[in-house]
Amino acid sequence: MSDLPGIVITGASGRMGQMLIRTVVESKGAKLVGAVERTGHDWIGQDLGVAMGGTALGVAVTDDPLDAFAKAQAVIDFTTPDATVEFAALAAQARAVHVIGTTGLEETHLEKIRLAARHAIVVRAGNMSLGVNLLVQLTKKVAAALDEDFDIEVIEAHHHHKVDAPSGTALMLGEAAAEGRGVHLADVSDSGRDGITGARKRGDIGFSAIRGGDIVGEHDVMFAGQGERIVLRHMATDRGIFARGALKAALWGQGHKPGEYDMMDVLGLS
Ligand SMILES: NC(=O)C1=CN([C@@H]2O[C@H](COP(=O)(O)OP(=O)(O)OC[C@H]3O[C@@H](n4cnc5c(N)ncnc54)[C@H](OP(=O)(O)O)[C@@H]3O)[C@@H](O)[C@H]2O)C=CC1
Ligand SMILES: O=C(O)C1=N[C@H](C(=O)O)C[C@H](O)C1
Repeated sequence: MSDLPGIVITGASGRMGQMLIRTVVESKGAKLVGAVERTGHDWIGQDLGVAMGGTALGVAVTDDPLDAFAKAQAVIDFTTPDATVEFAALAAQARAVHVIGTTGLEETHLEKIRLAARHAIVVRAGNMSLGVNLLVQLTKKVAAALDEDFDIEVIEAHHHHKVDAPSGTALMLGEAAAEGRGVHLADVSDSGRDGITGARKRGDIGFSAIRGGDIVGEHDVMFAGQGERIVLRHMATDRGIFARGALKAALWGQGHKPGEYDMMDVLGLS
């Protein structure tokens, strides 16, 4: 038991944080050794299990990430872009695998994560589920098979708490479609339609975001042609799929060389 890889969960009180804690605690292949929340959070200093409304887990919630990471083999991080950048530097210092599920990362954040990955194993994906990573591959194949007579639209739906759009998954799907077509997403992305937009530009890849209720995460990739449409769809109904993927990534990362990896590497889909 004590030889199992030790995992720290950041953003412990969050929707994904709590799901990750349950997943690690129930796992036979890893042990929970730390839980991090931001300074000032009312869980700090409490036993994690008690804070979650259950029985004690013997792990106190801390706001000292470096101290927690130093005792761990992996850090699983589904928080915010700024927090993730801070954790990337600290995980690299502690030589712990950093699994990043956080979305909404901009180029400035990605640059700092790249720097950390010179010294540490970083596994990052906008979606850690097997189903979505398969959908990414399918999207690339279908986009490569069809020409610009088929308009590509990525439509995503999420719960009303979500703060970023398009979702990380939608961007993965858009990148896959662009790659399949042999173009750069940045050159063809259309994500802000409102008002008199003019007609759709041939070759664009469009994004639409729905926010409502408790939708876990739904993604369609539509290829709309004349007289026919192909729609590839993934529907998440349980956050456990992301948590299980993240734990798999944390275990996969043990023993790999420093660098940036994604779920395609972990799942052997690349
Ligand atoms: N890649 C994937 O498969 C998936 C990715 N996600 C992504 O994961 C992220 C989190 O989602 P979700 O769990 O729904 O969001 P939540 O807002 O529920 O959770 C985020 C948690 O991070 C905490 N946090 C923020 N800043 C810090 C900090 N500096 N130190 C420690 N903790 C901090 C927040 O605390 P507080 O609320 O007190 O600020 C909160 O508890 C999002 O970017 C989301 O898109 C989600 C699902 C799947
Ligand atoms: O915020 C969420 O909830 C989710 N975020 C990820 C994303 O941005 O794609 C993954 C999943 O769809 C849930």
